[in-house]
Amino acid sequence: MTTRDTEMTAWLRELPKAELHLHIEGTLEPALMFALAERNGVTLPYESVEAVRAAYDFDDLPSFLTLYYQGMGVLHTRENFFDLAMAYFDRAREDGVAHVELSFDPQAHRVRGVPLEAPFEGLLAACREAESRHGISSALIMSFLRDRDPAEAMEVLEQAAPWHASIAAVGLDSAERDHPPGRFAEVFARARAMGIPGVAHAGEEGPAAYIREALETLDVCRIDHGVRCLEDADLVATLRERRIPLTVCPLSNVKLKVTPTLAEHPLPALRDAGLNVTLNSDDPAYFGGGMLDNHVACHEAFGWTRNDFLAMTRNALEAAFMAEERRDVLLKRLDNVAQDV
Ligand SMILES: Nc1ncnc2[nH]cnc12
Ligand SMILES: [Zn+2]
Repeated sequence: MTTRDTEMTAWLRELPKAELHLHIEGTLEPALMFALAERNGVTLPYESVEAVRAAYDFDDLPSFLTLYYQGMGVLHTRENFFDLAMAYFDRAREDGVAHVELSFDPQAHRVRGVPLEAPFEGLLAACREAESRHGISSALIMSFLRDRDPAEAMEVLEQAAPWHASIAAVGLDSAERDHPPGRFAEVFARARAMGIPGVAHAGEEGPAAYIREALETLDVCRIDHGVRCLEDADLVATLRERRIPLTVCPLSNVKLKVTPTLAEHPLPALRDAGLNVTLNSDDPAYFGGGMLDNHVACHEAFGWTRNDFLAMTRNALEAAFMAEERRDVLLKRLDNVAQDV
């Protein structure tokens, strides 16, 4: 790494970044996985932290999801969710993250007999602690699993009534191929009627048509990933005209073989097409890097300058579910950083 690159890393750390696409269960580091397994009497199919890391060699999204759902099996209590989120917030603070939107998958816990109260109360307590300990603001996105029955998602939405005021948005994730978003139209409409907006993973492994379908049938305000939109010029025009934010996750896309290498990632093409791109980490414990690593990797792969990162950070702050006063504060911080460029 050259001196200039080290300087760039330090500068990227100072950027008041907003992480809009983060699965909190995907921040579970192997060491904490082992500690929680012991605490909860869960047997893991690994001998050591090194063995866990060695298993993180994925062929595609489904092969990752198998380990992701297995790993989160150590999470049982609200304290476990609190510990998980605080460990993430401590790392996010080191990366200079100012605002985080945490997605979580209540169905994946409910099927294991973990009540909704555990993730909701544990994560909300961690969000409050992150604000007071680190000055990091946050929001909660309750995601539905697209490879399960939409009726179950509807049931979870209704059961989450005690926490509706604490949910910034509902999301849609898990295995994308052959699981079109339209099946969840009623669930998203019900959430919208309660004043809860929607976001959805689309165009990660699935076709561009799923992105259009998510916009048209779920009326989502952001697309998670969306990288395959480039296969449909009309869709690109729609995304550009509506300034729909794409929460892109570069290191995730390489790890899950959405793209062979970062150098071949469509990120530069997405930006050249005038799209509203933001940078995010997705599942940092599994994909080898948090927000700062993703930014540094993009600097190295694409030669992006400070102005490029300022523009994408602005996109994220403008797309975030945050109070307007908080947005004003962070945009002002961004302007201060920009003045020195
Ligand atoms: N990258 C990803 N795509 C779809 N579902 C997920 N759940 C956690 N990470 C995911
Ligand atoms: Zn994701």
